[in-house]
Amino acid sequence: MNVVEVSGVGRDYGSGDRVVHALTDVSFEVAKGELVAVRGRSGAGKTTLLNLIGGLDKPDTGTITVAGRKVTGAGEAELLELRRDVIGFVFQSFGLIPILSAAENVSVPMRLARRDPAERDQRVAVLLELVGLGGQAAQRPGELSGGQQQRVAVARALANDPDLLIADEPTGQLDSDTGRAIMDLLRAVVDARGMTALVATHDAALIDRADRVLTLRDGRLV
Ligand SMILES: Nc1ncnc2c1ncn2[C@@H]1O[C@H](COP(=O)(O)OP(=O)(O)OP(=O)(O)O)[C@@H](O)[C@H]1O
Repeated sequence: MNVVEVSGVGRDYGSGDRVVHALTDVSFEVAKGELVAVRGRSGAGKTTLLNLIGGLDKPDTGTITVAGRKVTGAGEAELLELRRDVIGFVFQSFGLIPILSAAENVSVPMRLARRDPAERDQRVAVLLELVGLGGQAAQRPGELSGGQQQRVAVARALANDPDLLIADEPTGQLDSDTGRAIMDLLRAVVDARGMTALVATHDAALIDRADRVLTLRDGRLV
């Protein structure tokens, strides 16, 4: 079963002589349980591609489905639900809420999904344990290292048990050892839970741990 299907996707920014073809005729599939790296130079279109798949942006051409749901053509309410329940996001800059504890950050997607509070708290504890932060539940992002913050972000991305994990340069702000540990975590999550992941990166260690590598050059798959 394919968790991601991308067919003939194109995305331009700007118009006229200023047009930038960020993506041109991109097609590929990702099977359930695969960890796929998306590689390419700065400006090759990695972020654009992940944003389109995650329903954060709309393509000019082509179709995208995630876990059998059409992302292209989906309305705002459907996209909200997709981003909340079907896809988990991890960003380079962590994106945690500074005034919330690690546990509260992880609980946010479950609150949005109106999960039962007792079940939610139990799941937060399980997830923090999973990412190796069982002892840091009460700490705020500012009291955690970069690697620990990214672990919180991974736990948050897993909160609603998504079908697809999308990570855009998840190790970009981390030193190489810490980055490797985060990648090992992503690999373990994919292996243990049959999760599917799409990870944009320039990081060789990350690419080594992928099942497959897609390379973008000037907005095209090569
Ligand atoms: N909002 C925007 N408006 C105009 N051009 C944009 C916009 N976002 C991206 N671009 C252009 O689209 C192209 C692809 O950008 P994108 O951010 O997807 O690349 P990337 O591979 O993720 O790069 P990086 O590794 O630096 O994050 C680049 O030429 C970029 O300048």
